[in-house]
Amino acid sequence: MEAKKFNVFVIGSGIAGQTVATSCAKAGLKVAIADKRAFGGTCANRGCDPKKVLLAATEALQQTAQLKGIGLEGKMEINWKKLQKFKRTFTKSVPKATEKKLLEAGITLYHQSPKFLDRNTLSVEGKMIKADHIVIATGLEPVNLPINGSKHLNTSDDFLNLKTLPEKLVFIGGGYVGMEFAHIAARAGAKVTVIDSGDLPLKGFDQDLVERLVAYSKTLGIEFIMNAKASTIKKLKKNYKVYYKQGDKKHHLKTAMVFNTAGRVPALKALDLEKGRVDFNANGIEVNTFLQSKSNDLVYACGDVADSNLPLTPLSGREGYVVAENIIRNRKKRIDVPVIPSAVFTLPNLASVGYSEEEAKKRYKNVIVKSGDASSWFNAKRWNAPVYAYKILLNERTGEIVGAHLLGPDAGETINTFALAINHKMTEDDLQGTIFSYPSWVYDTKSMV
Ligand SMILES: Cc1cc2nc3c(=O)[nH]c(=O)nc-3n(C[C@H](O)[C@H](O)[C@H](O)COP(=O)(O)OP(=O)(O)OC[C@H]3O[C@@H](n4cnc5c(N)ncnc54)[C@H](O)[C@@H]3O)c2cc1C
Ligand SMILES: NC(=O)c1ccc[n+]([C@@H]2O[C@H](COP(=O)([O-])OP(=O)(O)OC[C@H]3O[C@@H](n4cnc5c(N)ncnc54)[C@H](O)[C@@H]3O)[C@@H](O)[C@H]2O)c1
Repeated sequence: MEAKKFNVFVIGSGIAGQTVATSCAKAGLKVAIADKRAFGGTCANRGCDPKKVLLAATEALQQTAQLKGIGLEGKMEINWKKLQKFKRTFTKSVPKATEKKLLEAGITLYHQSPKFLDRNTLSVEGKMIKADHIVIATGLEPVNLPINGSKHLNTSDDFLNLKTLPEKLVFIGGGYVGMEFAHIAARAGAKVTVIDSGDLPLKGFDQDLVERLVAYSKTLGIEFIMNAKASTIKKLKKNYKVYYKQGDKKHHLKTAMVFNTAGRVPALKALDLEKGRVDFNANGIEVNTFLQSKSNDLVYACGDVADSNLPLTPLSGREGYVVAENIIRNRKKRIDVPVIPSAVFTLPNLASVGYSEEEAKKRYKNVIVKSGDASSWFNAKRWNAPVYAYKILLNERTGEIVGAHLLGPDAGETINTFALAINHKMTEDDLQGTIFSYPSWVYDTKSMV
């Protein structure tokens, strides 16, 4: 069989893959892209964007509840069916619109998982393909939870597409996905349980703030079963029984649905990477600072599937751009990542940028920790917001802000001010010297430092 030839073959049509494909096509290269699912990737189809649409209704509900009796009257509730219909107005058009954009850029599309045959040869849709460069941008997929009855587990995709919200749900794993969904489901009226193997959920975040978030989440009716691992899921007539182990003790609970939110792993299984001599580890494809495979220099990897950075949308886009630059301009651009803000969109948001307290204390001789409860500050009071707290870390020698951790309304927005401050090595004085609009959440950053 004669091979079809491309300059660049991209696997995966999320933000990373699309960025590489369109940039290379614009530069005049012959490009193809393959996806085994609907085009457009996780964020737009079944991740950040649909989640935030569902979240908007719960945000409005939360604010209404906070002001009830002090200026607002009446009852508001979530109509899950209508909310899902609204969400679909965002997601439905994504695959077609993505394909149209790629086709208009002159890119050839494939709708199957390719497999490596050798270092730069793939097979897809029964064709053999040779490419000067192959780019792997396949993202992450839910981890396989090796428990009895795992076939009864649902994924984040299933949650985001629930036609009706069951009365009771269990999330196995209290990370980003488990916690965000727990908050959405609890506010929409479900009884939620989070089972997690750690002492606290949201491991990477400031644990003092996580403790406050957990305490508040309990007031929403969310139950936390910590230091526990699910072992078996049994189907009953209508419901499911989830058996879990906490220490030496076995327990069980009854629920209508169980979700696997125990983490996501690189989507690599289908690619036959060994034949392509592409090395990988548990965090993804092993890449150098050019995002080139360490073991096969014809291959690049970017986005969540590369072992380079945190799996977040803005980074995936940045990495796609770097890979395109390296293909177009022959390996000139190293990945250079500024500090990365990240937010858990629970209500209140938990957001973080820069060093944790522990990391800062390891890195600098003297660290000033400014932390406190801000629920009595004007902004929180005017919304009657129940939780507002912060922890800001400063390098005492230079006065530079080196870490910021926020828990409160709109913390996912406010954290960006700290990202800017840390990236530009701003000090406490620099922040105090900046004029921000008043009254605003960002104005509060002055009081925090
Ligand atoms: C529920 C949820 C909520 C999230 N919320 C946020 C958020 O609020 N903010 C944020 O920054 N990030 C969030 N993320 C993470 C974000 O979605 C990812 O970081 C981002 O989508 C990664 O982009 P990517 O292009 O690397 O991969 P993806 O968007 O995952 O795209 C990879 C593509 O590759 C395809 N693919 C996989 N295997 C193959 C194969 N063998 N052959 C062909 N195609 C294949 C997939 O179908 C997919 O379309 C969320 C993730 C989830 C699951
Ligand atoms: N707002 C956002 O930016 C956002 C939202 C969703 C996802 N994401 C991205 O997606 C990635 C994956 O998120 P995630 O929530 O799926 O994973 P995660 O790694 O954040 O959390 C997984 C949780 O599951 C627990 N766990 C693991 N195995 C378990 C077991 N056997 N039993 C019980 N608990 C177990 C862990 O202790 C952890 O708390 C994140 O790292 C993030 O980068 C980002």
